[in-house]
Amino acid sequence: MESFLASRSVRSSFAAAAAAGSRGCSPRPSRVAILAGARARPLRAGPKDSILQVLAQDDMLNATELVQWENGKSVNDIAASQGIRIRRHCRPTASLKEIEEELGAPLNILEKIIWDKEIEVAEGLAKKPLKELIEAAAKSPPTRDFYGALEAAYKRNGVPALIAEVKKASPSRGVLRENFNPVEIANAYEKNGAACLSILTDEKYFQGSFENLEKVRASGVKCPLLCKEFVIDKWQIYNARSKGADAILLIAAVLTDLDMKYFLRICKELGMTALIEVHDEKEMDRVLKINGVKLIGINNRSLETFVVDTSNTKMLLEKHGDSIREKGILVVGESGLFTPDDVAYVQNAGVSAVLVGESLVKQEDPGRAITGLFGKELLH
Ligand SMILES: O=C(O)c1ccccc1NCC(=O)[C@H](O)[C@H](O)COP(=O)(O)O
Repeated sequence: MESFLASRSVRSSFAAAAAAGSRGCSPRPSRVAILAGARARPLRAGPKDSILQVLAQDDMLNATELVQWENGKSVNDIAASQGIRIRRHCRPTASLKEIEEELGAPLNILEKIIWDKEIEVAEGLAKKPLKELIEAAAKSPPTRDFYGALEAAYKRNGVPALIAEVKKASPSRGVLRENFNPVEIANAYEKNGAACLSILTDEKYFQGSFENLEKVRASGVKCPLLCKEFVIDKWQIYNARSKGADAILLIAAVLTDLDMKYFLRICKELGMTALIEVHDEKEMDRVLKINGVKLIGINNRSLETFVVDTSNTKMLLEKHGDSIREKGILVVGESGLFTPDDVAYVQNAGVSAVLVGESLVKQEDPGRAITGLFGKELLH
């Protein structure tokens, strides 16, 4: 896997420094090896350069993280020390039986999704090396401004800007729409005032696909597109960009601080917006400490239990609203929004945008459902 904390390239470059793993994934190479490697190369880093250069250049590699590496902590140890409950198996070629012998059964649906994703990404990487995707991403048409589209729509309509989700199914609700045509739905959303679109690309749990993302992009839709994925690896970000995504979801419940910093940096290089999703206070605290975060999504749904509670947005914004406003971060209220009252509730709590799937996609006419959701027509 190529996420920073599980990076094969980092491990192989400093193989001599890597010791045996503790829980799950291998520990880091030693600080001496990292710094030696980082300093051996020129400082101006491009997308193809090592993250060590990028981090060294930006001085983002902090002392605590280095000490953790030095002490030989595994990816799961580091994640757990940041309050992350989702574990990685880091064994993409092992059978589920072998993985479960080591770690037990996945603790919840999110962990199960991530364990499958580790295997899926390794297979993807074997079929399409990172280098190819970096080149494909570089050749893609320029990104559209996801953040700017949300900001403008909020100003224009006086209600939260809509990120309308093209969602066929979900683990919590099963199939939402039998007769599912992603391009028709995307066009209907755009015509009815959606500022941006979210395209689910996970196949196994959401019946989405990258083909859907590509088709929507090629259909003439102008809205910026969010690739709604479970990102654990930079390969996925380049893949999303090469297929036309303008923005990508990063889930704080899954990613360590260093991975979020690393992925944010890659998004910046690619001109993409990162929507960083949090669900609880601990995650919000972590994300607010990261420089360069512009867009935070507060998910009202626990991805571990499926419980949806819109008061989650209110609670988190009551505690963190001041600091969010000071930093100029735009907040997206996600999940469980069905009525104009729901939208008004999260707007009063302080969100400037909403991410909505089920309540639109389940309607006969998903485009017209937008007017029902907001209680008025949205202007383009
Ligand atoms: O929707 C799920 O069941 C789900 C389960 C596990 C991980 C993620 C999940 N959903 C992703 C989302 O958060 C939603 O697709 C998005 O916020 C829209 O929610 P909704 O309007 O409630 O469909």
